Amino acid sequence: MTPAAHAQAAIEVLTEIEERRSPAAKALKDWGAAHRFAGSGDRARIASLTYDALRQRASIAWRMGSDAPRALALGTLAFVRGVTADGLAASFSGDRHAPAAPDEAERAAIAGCSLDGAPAHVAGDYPEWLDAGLAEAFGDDRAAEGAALAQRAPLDLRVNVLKGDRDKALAALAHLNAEATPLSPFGLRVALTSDGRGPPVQAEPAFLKGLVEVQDEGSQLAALLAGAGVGEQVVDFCAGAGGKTLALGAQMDNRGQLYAHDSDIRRLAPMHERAERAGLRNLQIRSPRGAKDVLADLDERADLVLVDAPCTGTGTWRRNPDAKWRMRPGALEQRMIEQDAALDAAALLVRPGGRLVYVTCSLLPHENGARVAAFRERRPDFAPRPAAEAAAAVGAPSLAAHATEDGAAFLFTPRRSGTDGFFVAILTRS
Ligand SMILES: C[S@@+](CC[C@H](N)C(=O)[O-])C[C@H]1O[C@@H](n2cnc3c(N)ncnc32)[C@H](O)[C@@H]1O
Repeated sequence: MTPAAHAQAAIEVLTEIEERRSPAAKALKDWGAAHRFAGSGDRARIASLTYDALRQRASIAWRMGSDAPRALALGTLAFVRGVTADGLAASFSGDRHAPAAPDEAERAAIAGCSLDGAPAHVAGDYPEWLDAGLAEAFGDDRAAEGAALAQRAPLDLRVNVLKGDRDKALAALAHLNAEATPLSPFGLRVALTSDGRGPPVQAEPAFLKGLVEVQDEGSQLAALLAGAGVGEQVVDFCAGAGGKTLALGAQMDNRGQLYAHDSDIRRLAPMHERAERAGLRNLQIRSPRGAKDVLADLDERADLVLVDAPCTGTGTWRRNPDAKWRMRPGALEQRMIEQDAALDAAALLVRPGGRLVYVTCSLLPHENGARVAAFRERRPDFAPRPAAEAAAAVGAPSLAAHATEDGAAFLFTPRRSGTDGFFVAILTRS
């Protein structure tokens, strides 16, 4: 397929997303099933163009004066990929699968290309109903924070120190131009292709042998700040597929006991194979078993309990731009209820003097500081550990630069730290 045919396909996929409210992944899959001639490389390019359009949907629509799928696709090529109107006209001619060349109005919009006067939710590419929450978090910087969340995400890896150090991993992945990430001592960043696709790292020997795992640098920092100690009793209460569990296990050097739990057994399933590959030997996976309390024996026994809470995922919009336009206020309210429930249940496991670490990948104060404050009303025996102290305790004092204004937690964002958005609060039980 030609680039013009990719553009036409992206217009068709965006039409499906806009008109039928199909999730982007489903619309792309359906398009592929209906166009069997498209190879995997073509489908990847169409997906990349579609996701680029969704990331900056509001600002592209503003600049183009239209949110029609064709305007979004042309605007993406112009504003995200830097193709000129003449370039588009040349590319779109002579291919029967190509969109029509840009007309006069489209050419003018591409040449004008200004966001002057755009409201924050347009310049920052987020839903208008979230403006108040993001204003509370970032004030006048909310458009800039939103714009950083509307860029492509890098491909980050975590070096598994149970299998080797960062230099060994850098050497193993030199052909991918891997570089050390700036904040995580275990992080590597792999270059993307010009249209935003990453190399197939999961096929690399370094990955297959467990030397590296795919994990955003922000997620690595959240696990690092949890500060799992060698020989400790550690519970990953909302472990999911184990992204942070594996990082905690590496910190513990396979000594002490690590328990992974999640209320959804399906989410835990991939962890068995991932832990095996990582060489993790001190892990017990405590899967839910109906009404039975599978963590009852750990009541008040854990040195550290990590609650990587279910959340709206606003901090991961770079990777999942479809989610930001599909999110509804009811979902935020539901997540807040779940966050309170997870914190209350997890707190029962913390021994006196132990730590409860609350993490979300959201930037909304309702899911972050407000949940910690509400929890402390119910459990006054938990107090926040100052961020500067927590950063120093894990040997990363410079992370104190990412403390929240009150110094009681951390907030990472694509604009401030170049990572996905993460909130981390460390609470100590008296
Ligand atoms: C953000 S995800 C976890 C991601 C995972 N820790 C990682 O790093 O890959 C949140 C998880 O919390 C789980 N969850 C929600 N409520 C829970 C509860 N009350 N108890 C335990 N797990 C819960 C969800 O099933 C979901 O897998």
